[in-house]
Amino acid sequence: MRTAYDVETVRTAERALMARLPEGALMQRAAAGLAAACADLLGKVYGSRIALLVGSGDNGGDALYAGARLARRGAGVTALLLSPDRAHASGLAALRSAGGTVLGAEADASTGIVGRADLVVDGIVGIGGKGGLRPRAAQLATAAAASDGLTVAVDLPSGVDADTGTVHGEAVRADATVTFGAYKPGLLVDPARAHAGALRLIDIGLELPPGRAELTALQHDDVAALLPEPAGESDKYRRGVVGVVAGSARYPGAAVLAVAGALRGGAGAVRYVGPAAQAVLSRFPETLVSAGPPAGAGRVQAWVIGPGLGDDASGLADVLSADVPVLIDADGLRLADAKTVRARTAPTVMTPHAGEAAALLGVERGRVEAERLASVRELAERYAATVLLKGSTTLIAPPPGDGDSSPTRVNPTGTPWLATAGSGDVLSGLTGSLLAAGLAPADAAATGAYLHGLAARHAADGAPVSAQDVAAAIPAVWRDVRG
Ligand SMILES: NC(=O)C1=CN([C@@H]2O[C@H](COP(=O)(O)OP(=O)(O)OC[C@H]3O[C@@H](n4cnc5c(N)ncnc54)[C@H](OP(=O)(O)O)[C@@H]3O)[C@@H](O)[C@H]2O)[C@@H](O)CC1
Ligand SMILES: Nc1ncnc2c1ncn2[C@@H]1O[C@H](COP(=O)(O)OP(=O)(O)O)[C@@H](O)[C@H]1O
Ligand SMILES: [K+]
Repeated sequence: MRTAYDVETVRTAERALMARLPEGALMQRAAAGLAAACADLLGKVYGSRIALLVGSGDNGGDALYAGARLARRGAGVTALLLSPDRAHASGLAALRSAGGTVLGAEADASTGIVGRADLVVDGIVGIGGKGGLRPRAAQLATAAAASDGLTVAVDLPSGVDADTGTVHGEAVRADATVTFGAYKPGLLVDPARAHAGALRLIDIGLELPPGRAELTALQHDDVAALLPEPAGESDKYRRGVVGVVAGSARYPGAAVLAVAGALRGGAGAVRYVGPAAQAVLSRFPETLVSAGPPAGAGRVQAWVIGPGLGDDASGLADVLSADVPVLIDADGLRLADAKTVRARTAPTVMTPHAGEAAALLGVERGRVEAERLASVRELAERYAATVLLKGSTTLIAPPPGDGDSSPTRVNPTGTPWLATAGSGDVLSGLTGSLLAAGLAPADAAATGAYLHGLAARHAADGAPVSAQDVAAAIPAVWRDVRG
């Protein structure tokens, strides 16, 4: 499990550790890790040109000490100070005595040092940053973006919000971020995540209480432990039956794709209810189709409702009144009424993309994309449901009161190739199937997103994929995860 902590929790752990260590020890650990990461990226330190962008806080101090270490190994290191009179004094002294050069930030305009550097180290601000970068700092971020060299962010790319992943205006775009003690939510959530590049976590000895994690990301082992597995005494009903209410005369394909996902999600059988039975059966003869309303379809352990429904709300009341987990996607999100969803006793999972989430919240789509974490939590609270917000970062928020052990999850798999019509239908079927197989709502959503993202990577392998390809790749990645 990868965990991220908010700034307040990191600061508390930092204070506790600092009280037990000699002064400056933590910064030395951070700088040693940073210098080693820079050396790895450069390949050859001796003779390389390094520009340090140095703010007036400890983030700048880390950059200065790391710069001193690299200068001692033969790099040509120049520090550009944003506030020369407030820069970290002992860091500056260390850099100078290692042979580094120190200039004011304005010197970049005349010297072009940042543009010519092999490596730019962004020590402008870290977890002490507030709001958008100030103008001079923003100029350095722009210069770094135009540089031929690599950019490494110290702790966080300067200009991104550590706790929320929002980005106000100009922010550094790093090829890699070397972060200390713990991941911060902003490193895992877009739009900030896109600024961070490859992540490297340096252990500086901080002790962080697992129960205080702000965000978690399942890894292979965690997902492997959650995957349903039939036992000797299993039969198709004991494995769970998932019911799919999807498709319309206009969108029969959505039904086929949701069933395609459901058939690969571990349930023992898939029931289909809706007007696209012919299309579903001709592609998947193993589906149990039913002509009447959901209530007459026979028992299921979970329902999926919504993909391609259009305006047909006729099955919704049956599904929402069923005492089994329900996943609501696509058109179902628009048709379901918040009060009815809130009143449900069995779990509800909702899977909007940013546009659908924006419509539910009554805000612009851009706001959801800029504030994903706040948006998904707000929806989970409003609907008292587990909400999976899709997009470049997929987030899963549990309903309020779901226990402290259940922070928001961020999905670590996926690829932009997934942005293809119908791939969301596959995800809803897959996740519904995992619900029917008995996974808890947040586990089903996180496992569904994980397998779906991995299947897309596997199927794409650098080329376009269709939603069907994603569904077809699920068994292969399931095997991979099981190891
Ligand atoms: N946690 C840990 O365990 C460890 C933490 N360590 C390191 O300490 C870092 C935190 O250091 P920190 O607290 O000194 O704050 P930091 O990020 O340097 O920023 C403050 C400075 O930025 C400025 N500033 C603020 N906003 C700005 C803006 N928008 N645009 C421009 N400037 C802005 C602000 O200016 P002021 O408001 O004072 O005028 C102030 O000068 C942390 O990220 C990590 O690298 C490691 O060394 C060891 C272990
Ligand atoms: N930029 C992106 N990067 C990674 N994944 C994306 C991106 N955009 C969309 N996705 C993923 O693609 C899928 C699209 O689902 P959705 O928007 O519901 O499409 P549809 O309704 O056509 O099925 C979701 O799993 C979503 O997380
Ligand atoms: K930084």
